[in-house]
Amino acid sequence: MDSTLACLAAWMPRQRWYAAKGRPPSLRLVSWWDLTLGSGDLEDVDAGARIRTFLVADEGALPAVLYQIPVVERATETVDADPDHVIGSPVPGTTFIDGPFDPAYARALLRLISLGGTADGPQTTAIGRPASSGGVPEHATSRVISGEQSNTSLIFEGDGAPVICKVYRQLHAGLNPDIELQEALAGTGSPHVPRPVGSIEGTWPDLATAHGTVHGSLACAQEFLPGVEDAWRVALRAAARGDDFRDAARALGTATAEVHLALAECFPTRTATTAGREATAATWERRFAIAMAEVPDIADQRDAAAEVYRRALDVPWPPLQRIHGDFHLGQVLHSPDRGWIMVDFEGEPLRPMAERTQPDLALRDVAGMLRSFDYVAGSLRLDDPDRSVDAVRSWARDARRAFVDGYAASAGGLDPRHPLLAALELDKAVYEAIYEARNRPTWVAIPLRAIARLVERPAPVA
Ligand SMILES: Nc1ncnc2c1ncn2[C@@H]1O[C@H](COP(=O)(O)OP(=O)(O)O)[C@@H](O)[C@H]1O
Ligand SMILES: O=P(O)(O)O[C@H]1O[C@H](CO)[C@@H](O[C@H]2O[C@H](CO)[C@@H](O)[C@H](O)[C@H]2O)[C@H](O)[C@H]1O
Repeated sequence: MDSTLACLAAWMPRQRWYAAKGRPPSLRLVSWWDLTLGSGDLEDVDAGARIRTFLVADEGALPAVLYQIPVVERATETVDADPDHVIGSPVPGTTFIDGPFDPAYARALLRLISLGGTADGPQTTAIGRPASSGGVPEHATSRVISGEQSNTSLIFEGDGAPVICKVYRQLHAGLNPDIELQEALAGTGSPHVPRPVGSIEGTWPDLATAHGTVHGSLACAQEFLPGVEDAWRVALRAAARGDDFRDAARALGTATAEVHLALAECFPTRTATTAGREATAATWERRFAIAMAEVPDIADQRDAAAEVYRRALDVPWPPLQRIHGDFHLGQVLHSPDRGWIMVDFEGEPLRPMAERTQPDLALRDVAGMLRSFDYVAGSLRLDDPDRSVDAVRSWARDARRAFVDGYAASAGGLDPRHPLLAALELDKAVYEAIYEARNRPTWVAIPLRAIARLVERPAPVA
């Protein structure tokens, strides 16, 4: 194998965003492009650095997964990077650094987003698209956000309002719903999303399409809300102390309903047809089958789960619309001035993008957040097995009920006993079992306990 690909293939499996945990990638180089710095941005350390973004397909996955890997290549003796951010040395004397951790890449990225322009490679173009509401800090320094992310986000701080730029690691054809939905919501004046700053789109080779190329999103930037915490941390702290979270959960339910109503205005809605309902039920069954293969313990619940899914098909379904798609407490920020603000409208990373961009059930988001309150209780129990189970369970029950109340009051008439909500909550727990088994095996007990409970007692706020 080419030494560049060998170097990337050895490094990728250690990255949080790498999808095929436990299996090394089987890489094909799809394309690349180089970013440049303007003379004003050029610093001494950048002389001789090459800022190249590789597009590589992992053909060991079915279907193949396309990854975006920005790399800064430097002469080894000049490298001053943290060893954790060094990819390797494809040829003696040259070192690859994980681009987002290198200031040269960070500066070039911000430049492309804020000033526009293009960067070219073989059959490939990356185009910067500044938003009309844009504006980036001057003399900015960057840092990479730490934590369990599917993508890699850089924060730019300097003179002016800070910006967060998310570099998509897995690429897909089409406008990323993260950009599409947040820009549309911002356009309605919604207070529940950050101000968009710009994005990068690209065209790259794709042998499977008639054109031979596809177009899609590479990165997006938005206002960074400094000093805010995500709702996961806020809720975790409240639950650990036993603080009443009902008002906060109710306000989150209201904000969620407002976002759903705005999305239903901005994008087409669709009636759920019989064929569509059956196709959705088939995805539930398929997900359960995958989960059984990866977490064999859940096989005992198969028949009871099928019954929960069947009941959901016996009742009318609301119209389908665009939704958040992977709604949990970690996707919501708490701003003391602006209330609940939602990010990451990309949908579930384990779901094919073609499904994620279709109109869907708004109740899927409600189910996701209900699961997240249960996760708060579950993670506190994992951290401290001596903690009172009753106390954390009752905290989660109150938060779930208040969230649903807040949602129903604004979205109109949600019945929390709707069998569809029960099926969607069970399906989300099954998704989580797969997700945890692949990414955080010590957490798998949380969704497993939920699955056992939800097939016995599928009542979201009982
Ligand atoms: N505009 C923002 N302001 C402040 N923090 C943000 C902003 N956007 C994202 N974050 C933080 O970054 C985390 C990861 O962002 P997210 O969009 O969920 O990335 P990923 O797709 O990698 O999961 C969020 O949970 C949040 O804590
Ligand atoms: O990376 P994403 O934010 O797109 O989402 C993925 O990772 C999440 C974990 O960080 C995962 O969420 C699960 O764990 C959360 C606590 O860390 C919990 O609040 C969620 O309810 C639970 O689903 C999410 O499912 C996954 O898609």
